[in-house]
Amino acid sequence: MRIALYQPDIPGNTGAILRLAACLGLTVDLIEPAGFDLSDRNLKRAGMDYIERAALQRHASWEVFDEWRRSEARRLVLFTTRADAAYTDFSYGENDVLLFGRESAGVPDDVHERSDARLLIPMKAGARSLNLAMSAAMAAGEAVRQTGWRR
Ligand SMILES: C[S@@+](CC[C@H](N)C(=O)[O-])C[C@H]1O[C@@H](n2cnc3c(N)ncnc32)[C@H](O)[C@@H]1O
Repeated sequence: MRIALYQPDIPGNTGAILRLAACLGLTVDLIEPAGFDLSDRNLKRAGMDYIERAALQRHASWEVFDEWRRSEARRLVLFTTRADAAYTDFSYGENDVLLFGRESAGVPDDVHERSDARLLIPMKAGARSLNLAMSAAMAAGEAVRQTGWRR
């Protein structure tokens, strides 16, 4: 199970997700370009020493990432406010990559279409979206609950 971030903008969110992944035993795929450098102090502040413990794989572009995950036969599960299917109704697998869009714009249409599944974290009517790190925590929590906690 992996968490992929599509061109994230806000270093504090990526730091919090690296900490989450280190605690849950997940790998993070960072799809570049990101809107910050990995040495950013806000990323380090949010991720703390967990950043050194986190398994991080960087991909130079969406195309490079998508080719890699296809070569590994990994299912791509996109979290998006443009989906209808609730994330709690989905059956997760060990090989899945949970993909999250950038804070400012989500993912482009072609990434949306090339994903194997598109899932929504249901919200109250009128709410636009959750914070990226919050949505990653909710999604990873459900996926790990189904596939088993790693201790
Ligand atoms: C701040 S949101 C992006 C908002 C962006 N303006 C948009 O329209 O997609 C950042 C990412 O968090 C995830 N996300 C946030 N709320 C979500 C929800 N309710 N259901 C599924 N994913 C969500 C998605 O991956 C989204 O691309």
